[in-house]
Amino acid sequence: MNRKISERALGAKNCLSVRDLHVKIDQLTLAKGMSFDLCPGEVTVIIGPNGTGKSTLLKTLFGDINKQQGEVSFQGISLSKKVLSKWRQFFGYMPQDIHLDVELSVLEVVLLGQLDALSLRLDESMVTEALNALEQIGLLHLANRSVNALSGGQCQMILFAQAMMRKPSILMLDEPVSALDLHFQQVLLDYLDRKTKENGWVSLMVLHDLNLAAQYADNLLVVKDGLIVSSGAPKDILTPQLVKDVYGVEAEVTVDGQGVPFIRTRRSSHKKATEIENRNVEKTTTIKETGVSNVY
Ligand SMILES: Nc1ncnc2c1ncn2[C@@H]1O[C@H](COP(=O)(O)OP(=O)(O)OP(=O)(O)O)[C@@H](O)[C@H]1O
Repeated sequence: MNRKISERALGAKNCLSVRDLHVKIDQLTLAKGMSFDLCPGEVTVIIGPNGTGKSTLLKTLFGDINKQQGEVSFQGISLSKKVLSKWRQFFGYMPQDIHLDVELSVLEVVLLGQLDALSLRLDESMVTEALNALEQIGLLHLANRSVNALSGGQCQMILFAQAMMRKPSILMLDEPVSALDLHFQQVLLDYLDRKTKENGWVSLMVLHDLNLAAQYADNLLVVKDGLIVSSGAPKDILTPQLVKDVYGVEAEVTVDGQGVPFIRTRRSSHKKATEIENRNVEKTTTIKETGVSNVY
């Protein structure tokens, strides 16, 4: 585990703490002793290969999947000792790939983020708050539209607004920008970063785009084969070797003027072409050296 994270977390009682977490689904072991701390006011991004257990980790923290062993706690309160519905009140959680197939308007779906506080009479201030949230992410014009009629990216933004409405202590987003264009990726991630810092949220999200992760993460958790194989600030841990070890991909990493790493992968077709070229050079050399004309 990265020393900076563990040292900072030692004195921080208000963190989301995970110790020696083991998770198994059927015969598949998806966490083999994970330990980390996520602190208020910081955005942590989980990266790692497909099928490696990133979503499972989020579901376990939310209490959707039972851990086999280990301890999950927030502000010193243990998940194991808390009634699940109460535990979940800490969270705003946006799972991966939710399809909104309900006869509700956009405004109603955003208001559902406040389900715990809703009563039969709708509080005017809540409506104003929901409309403000939509305005801040540039989607106020959709407020009265049926969610059934939204595009995939619009749905993703609306569910993000819903998670915000919960005013969570812990915000968990599973691939929140997978359906978003460049503009809305920036809107969502800028908003998330700002609100995390303003409100002292513990924010945790899964991203596949390493450059977005490098730009927006205060800390990265790199997950592979059920283990946190690396963690820390992007500039400290995002190296060509890490990209190769985790994804099996050759990449160049440069750092911009603000210290943000930029990852550029090499096209595998280029790599293959180079390999073929090198092999041809070797063959030609062998032919020349041996005088054999049919060496392949
Ligand atoms: N309910 C389940 N029953 C059986 N296997 C499951 C279940 N949930 C997840 N898995 C398996 O656990 C593994 C990890 O899944 P998970 O969705 O956590 O991976 P991930 O890292 O989030 O993947 P991706 O990046 O592709 O979204 C996968 O092999 C998946 O098939």
